[in-house]
Amino acid sequence: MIPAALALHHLSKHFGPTVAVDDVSLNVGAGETVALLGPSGCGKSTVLRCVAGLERPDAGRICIGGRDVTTLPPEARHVGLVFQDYALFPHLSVLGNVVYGPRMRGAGRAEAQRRAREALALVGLEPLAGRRTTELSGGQAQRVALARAVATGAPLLLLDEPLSNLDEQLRARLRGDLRELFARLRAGVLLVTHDQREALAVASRVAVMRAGRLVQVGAAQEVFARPATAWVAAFLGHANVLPGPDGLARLIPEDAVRLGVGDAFAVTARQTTDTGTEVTVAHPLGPLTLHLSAREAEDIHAQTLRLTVDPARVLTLPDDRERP
Ligand SMILES: Nc1ncnc2c1ncn2[C@@H]1O[C@H](COP(=O)(O)OP(=O)(O)OP(=O)(O)O)[C@@H](O)[C@H]1O
Repeated sequence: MIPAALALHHLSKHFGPTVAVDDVSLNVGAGETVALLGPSGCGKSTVLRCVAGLERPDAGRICIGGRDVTTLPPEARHVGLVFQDYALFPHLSVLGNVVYGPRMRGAGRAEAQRRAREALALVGLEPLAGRRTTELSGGQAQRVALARAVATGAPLLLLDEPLSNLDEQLRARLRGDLRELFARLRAGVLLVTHDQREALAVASRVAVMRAGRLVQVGAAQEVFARPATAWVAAFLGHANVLPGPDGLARLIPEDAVRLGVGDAFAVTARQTTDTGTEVTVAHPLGPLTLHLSAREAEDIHAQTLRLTVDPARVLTLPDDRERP
């Protein structure tokens, strides 16, 4: 059996009174991409830094490619790292930057060159091999950093918010590129992000983290379709997570709402957005926020909108959100 690219067993880490990571266990399979997803300050980067060996955990074990690395220094762990700022060397060419990865791992000059060219081809940057990294666009620099990590041949790649310095258009494009690239790698990938769309677009599994703990781990689409709690649902961007009695909440996915049939409800708020119109409708389940296309918005008559909610699609979830 191929060992997991990464296995975390009961990892914990505190800084003074702050519990940054609290009993986290997680596996990343060889060839699998897992997104560690959570709001700012929940402990994602600390997990990554512990895996990279930049932080020493208080408790727990870290295995990379089946080898216990918990007490090893960073350079002995064999992970490929891509951080937010890419940390490329400005005085070296694109190729020089990528060659540096395998050279650091002890590869000979010729072997390092071969692996670097292979990695550059993989990210589609071979034509720019001779260019200086100061002459690259943000997206190109990001791909060089990835190629450098890939060229090390590490069984595990760690990416910390790899798209966060790029503009929204470029991010959207690169999400698709990253997914394709990762699918071609044998390495496992652990991707840290606070961006739900990035996690859903790039990763096959997501691990949702809140205040140091993993609160849900599962297939990306599954976690989105069936969040375990109201907090997870709201964090993943579901607009309608309505508080109910007995500490429960109702999640009404937008596609559970059918427009143009059923009773008419009062539209209490209406706002134009870049994709259409956002409305709030007074519904017996609670105020429903809906995103309407221009065409759908034409169905608003006398400030009312006809709609039905498919009861079979409504999920009842424990409401673990903080009360305002
Ligand atoms: N070196 C440190 N010293 C003290 N506290 C720290 C240190 N590093 C992190 N923390 C604290 O640990 C908690 C988790 O931080 P961490 O950077 O892991 O979160 P994160 O989820 O990666 O956040 P972000 O998305 O903003 O980068 C935070 O409360 C943070 O303030």
